[in-house]
Amino acid sequence: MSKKNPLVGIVMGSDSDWPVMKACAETLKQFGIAHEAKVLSAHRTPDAALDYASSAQGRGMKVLIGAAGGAAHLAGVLAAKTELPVLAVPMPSKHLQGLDSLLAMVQMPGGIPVATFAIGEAGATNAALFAVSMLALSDAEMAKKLSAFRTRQTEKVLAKTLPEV
Ligand SMILES: Nc1c(C(=O)O)ncn1[C@@H]1O[C@H](COP(=O)(O)O)[C@@H](O)[C@H]1O
Repeated sequence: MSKKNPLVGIVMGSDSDWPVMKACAETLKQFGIAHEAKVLSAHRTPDAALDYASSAQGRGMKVLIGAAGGAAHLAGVLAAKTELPVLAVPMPSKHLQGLDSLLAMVQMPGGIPVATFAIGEAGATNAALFAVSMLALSDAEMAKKLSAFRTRQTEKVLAKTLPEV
């Protein structure tokens, strides 16, 4: 059986980002969304990063998710070369705990937007859930899966109990 063409491309600046970005791929998998994950860097592999972004729409992709740490230019550079929505996930960094990544991603110049999420795993998961929401706009099955996920989440939280003091 041939693999479905990816609808979502997860691109990260280094394989050292994968332990965090795994949560993004796992969430997309949970919703049955065809996706691919790649290491590409605006700094270390600029030509390949630009080619990836400029060919993504032609390959049938709907959303790109860019993750990077430190001087986190990757998502912005992808956005410069595609009209697809680009979601940005700031990676926790060694010296500044990801604040550098967050600021590098969120302060895009007017005209080339990226949607920036929280630093780390929560951001990785939420970027995937946001991609699910976008796909659900034109996919009734996906919308049902998203509703079911929200219901399960609500039930889990409401079932929580705290220890007596
Ligand atoms: N910020 C970027 C870009 C980019 O923005 O294109 N490429 C790599 N990096 C980041 O450098 C950090 C350290 O990378 P290494 O662990 O490979 O030294 C990673 O978090 C990566 O995303």
